[in-house]
Order: sequence, then structure tokens, then C-alpha cells
Amino acid sequence: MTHCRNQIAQIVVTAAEMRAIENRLFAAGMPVAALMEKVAGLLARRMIDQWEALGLAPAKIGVLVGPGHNGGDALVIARELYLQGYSVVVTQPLAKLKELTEAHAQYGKSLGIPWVSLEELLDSCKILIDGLFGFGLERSISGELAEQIDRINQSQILICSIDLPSGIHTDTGQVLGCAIRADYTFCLGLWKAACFQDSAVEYLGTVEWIDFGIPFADIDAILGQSSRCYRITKERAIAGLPLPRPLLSHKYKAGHLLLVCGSEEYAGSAILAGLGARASGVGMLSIAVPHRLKPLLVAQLPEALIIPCPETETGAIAELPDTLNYQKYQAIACGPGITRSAEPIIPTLLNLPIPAILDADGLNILASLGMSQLNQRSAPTILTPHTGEFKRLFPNIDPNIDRIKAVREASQQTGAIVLLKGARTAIGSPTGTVYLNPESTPALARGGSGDVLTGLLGGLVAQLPQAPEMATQTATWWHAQAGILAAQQRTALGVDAFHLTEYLSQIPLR
Ligand SMILES: NC(=O)C1=CN([C@@H]2O[C@H](COP(=O)(O)OP(=O)(O)OC[C@H]3O[C@@H](n4cnc5c(N)ncnc54)[C@H](OP(=O)(O)O)[C@@H]3O)[C@@H](O)[C@H]2O)[C@@H](O)CC1
Ligand SMILES: Nc1ncnc2c1ncn2[C@@H]1O[C@H](COP(=O)(O)OP(=O)(O)O)[C@@H](O)[C@H]1O
Ligand SMILES: [K+]
Repeated sequence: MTHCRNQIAQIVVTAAEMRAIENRLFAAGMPVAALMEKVAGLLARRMIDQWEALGLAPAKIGVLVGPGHNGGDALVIARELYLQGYSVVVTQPLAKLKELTEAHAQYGKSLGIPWVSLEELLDSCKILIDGLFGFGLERSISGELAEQIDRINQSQILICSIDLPSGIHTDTGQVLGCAIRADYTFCLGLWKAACFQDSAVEYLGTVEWIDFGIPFADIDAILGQSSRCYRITKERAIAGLPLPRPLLSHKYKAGHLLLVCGSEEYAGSAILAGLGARASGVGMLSIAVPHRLKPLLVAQLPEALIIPCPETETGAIAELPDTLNYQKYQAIACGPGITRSAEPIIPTLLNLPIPAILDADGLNILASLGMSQLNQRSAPTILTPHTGEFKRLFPNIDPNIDRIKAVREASQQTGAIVLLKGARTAIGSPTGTVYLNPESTPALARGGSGDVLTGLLGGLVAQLPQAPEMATQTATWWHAQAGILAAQQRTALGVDAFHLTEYLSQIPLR
């Protein structure tokens, strides 16, 4: 892929943005029908390759045609497959078609492609091309159409959705009444936001981008004025890493991270965060823990400087030692396993002019102290909540409807970078830009994986204190890639947080 297409592969749009970009192409003279031919031709070729890889060709192919141009795309694919000798049938649940779609329907019928009922299609086909709705769907699906979608979902047919699984809202990823559960989704032209929303994850199947050559100038003209949204590609994720290491580097040039973590109750959190930080390549690692944890941490992380702290009765950090010289740290990451008893340390840390990452009980304490604690911050702050922590921090923002909008609002409200963890982690920055992690694995849904992320992120921020947004994207991508690799090699049940830390160093960063 060329540099320009690589850049376009990182862009994520809403339905309105996609519509505006396409309208520029049409206004400049690109005929709608020509674009549809081009797109559907690319789709047909890609689908055939995919079926061959699955050993499914040349099975009979069913095509589900909706009223709009998503249905038009489907009909062009149906025609091309038919002309190539595939056995094809079409089902068209709604009588009314847009003009161009209607023209393709007439031509398809004239060629002899059979129009059949859904039942007949499901009985005779192994593959379904879903061209019911694309980014034009705005109303909820109900009644007979919803029943038909249920029947499709209950069948064993392999489903390839055009642009989006029909029924999924392009921006929020919410199911509009009901939605097709695709095996493959071929997203057209530009990545749509729904491909990165947790609510759509179970409907998308394997997601692939079909680049049909939208000129960068048209994208830029439309997105120039809006808050941008980016997909974290490997290129993006590794671009900011301090690699190759300068030949004359030394340990104090490669960042010094202060981790503040652990308690009697959650001793392991400190180890996991420490191992995550170790994997980041950070030059120096200091770990402040309750006094009684020092021998444990020294045994697990012999390279780290362990700072024993005065403890509460319950074995949490009561305060940070007076003797601590904060000037030597480029970043502080605080929260894993500290418990809510460690409350007094949070205002102290937030008062320091050092980039700070807050996670876990660090976030819960911040929520109870109030977000005004962040007002006086002079250095970047990164908050890394999961959905529950997010709701405590931002009770006025619902992270379950639109996670992209939620992180954008949360970040703009607080001035902090907000990393909302989930199946598809979303990162909001105070400028309004949002970064989305495109792939991960449910193998990471285990206690302790977040602690690893905090350590890794802390270590990266310490190395890149001027680029905390970059470090946050890198950490998110790297952590997810390690989970994916670990799940491939150990099964999805074998990705405990400790082993996850070992896979971090196996991810190629070139
Ligand atoms: N622009 C281009 O040329 C290109 C577009 N491309 C392709 O076009 C797709 C977008 O096409 P689109 O805008 O026609 O919208 P689409 O998603 O097919 O459906 C909208 C239709 O559904 C109807 N409808 C909505 N809700 C409904 C409901 N609940 N129940 C019943 N009906 C409902 C709605 O009707 P209306 O609201 O007008 O009554 C309208 O007719 C895009 O995803 C991509 O595949 C690419 O090939 C690139 C070139
Ligand atoms: N279903 C999932 N798919 C992909 N990643 C997941 C999933 N569930 C959780 N994760 C990831 O696992 C990590 C869990 O972090 P967190 O909830 O803080 O756990 P803990 O506090 O126990 O360490 C996050 O990085 C999150 O994105
Ligand atoms: K579709």
C-alpha cells in the first residue's frame, strides 16, 4: 500500500461524513453508477477469494437486496457472479427500490437470475451476501423484516455483509431493532465508526476494508473541520516508539517511571504493573508499594527500585515517603491494587508537574474526591477506566450508547486523555480526536490484564513524555496484540495476565 492509502486506512468516519465525502465525488463528476460498479467489482473479487480460501466455492450464493444503494451494490455483485457462472439467487424483502437499484434489479431479472423467497434461499444456499442496508439506515427495523433477519441469523449460512451488517447503526454500532450477524464485513471506502464500537462487535465478524480510491483531498476537505477519529494501525502504533535506541543512550535517558501500586489485599497488581512497565523498555523503574510488599517486589522485579511506603492498618499505602525526589521521574502511574484506603496519595500525585496515569482505585478515588482535582494539573493526565469506572467518573455520560462520543466528551470535560477499556478500546484526547483499537481478544477479559496495560503505558509515557497521546495509542495496540498472539499460541483460556507480560516482548515492533 502507498503512503497515502496507508493514511486513509487510519481514518474512521460517521455516516454523515461518508455521505459528505461521496457527495463531493459526485459533484466533481464521478457518476454514481460508475462508482457502484467499481465498488461492487472490488467486492465480488474479494469475496470470491475469501470463499476459495474457506473451500466454499462454487457453492450456490444467495443475495439479500435492500431498497438503497447497499442493495444496488449487492445486485451488481449478483450479476457479476452470475455472469462468471456461479449459481445465484436473489431475495428482495422490500418492494420499493431506489432508481439505480431498481435498474440493476431489472437487468438482473432479464439475465435470468431467479428472485426467490427467503426460505428458498436459506434452503438452497451456503453463502449469503447481505446488501439489505448500509450507512443509509437510520430507522429501527421491525415487523416482517425483523423476523426475516432473525431467520437468517438462526440459519447456518455464511454471511458476508456489504459495508456494515444490516441493522447496525453506522456511528454508534447499536442494533437498530435487529441486525444481521455477519461472518465477514467488508467496509467500503473509509472505515465506519461502528466497526470499532463494542455494541457491534458480536455482529461484525471478521472486518475488512475495501479501498476504492477515494481521493485524499476530498476526505481532507470534509474532515478538516470536524473532530477526527483514527484507527490505531500498526504503523501508527509503532511510529512514536524510541526505536532504534540511540547508540549513546543511557538508563536515565530512556525515561524513569514511578509506579504507585499494590496493597496487602492486591499484592499481585503491583507485580503485574511492574512487569508491564518492564516490557515497555523504560530506562529506570521505581515502584512505590506498602512497606510489607518490598521483599515480594524485589524478588519479582530485581531491576526495579522498590520504594517502601508507610502503610494503613489494612496494608494499603498511607502516604508517599517525604524523602521522594519527584523531579527524577518522567511519568507516574498510580492505581493498580492500591484500594480506596490510599486516598491521601492521589491529591499529592496530581499536584506534581509530571505526566500522570490513573487507573483502577486511583480512578475510584478521583471520582469520590471530584474531577476538580484535575483542574490545577500542569502536565498531561491519562485516565484508563473500564466501563464501570468510567460511569463513576462521568455519571453524566453514558458509555454504553456511543463509546466514541463518550470518550470525546469525557476528555474535553476534563482536559485528560481518556482511555476507555473494552473489547474495542477507545481513546479520547482533549482536542476532540479519538483513537480506536481495531482488534483485540476476549482472552484479555481476565483480572490483572488492565494492571499490565497501566505498567506498559506508564513505561511508554516515561520514554515519550512529550507525546502522551502517541504513547497511549501504542500501549493499547501493543497490549491487544500481545493478547492476540498469546491466545493463538496458548488458546483463549491461556492468557492470564502474568503470561501476557511475556508475550509483550514477542510482538514485532518493526
Ligand atoms: N452513494 C453511493 O453511490 C455509494 C454507496 N455505496 C453503497 O451505498 C450504501 C448507502 O446507500 P444508501 O444511502 O442508499 O442507503 P442504504 O444503506 O442502502 O439504505 C437506505 C435505504 O433504506 C431505507 N430504509 C432505511 N431504514 C429502513 C427501515 N428501517 N426499514 C425499511 N427501509 C429502510 C431508506 O428508505 P427511506 O428512509 O428513504 O424511506 C433507503 O431507501 C453504502 O452503505 C454502500 O453499500 C457504495 O457502493 C459506494 C458508492
Ligand atoms: N472482551 C474483550 N475483548 C478484548 N479485550 C478485552 C475484553 N475484555 C477486557 N479486555 C481488555 O482487558 C483489559 C482489562 O482491564 P481491566 O478491566 O482494568 O482489568 P483489571 O482491572 O482486572 O486488570 C483491558 O485492556 C480491556 O480492554
Ligand atoms: K449490509
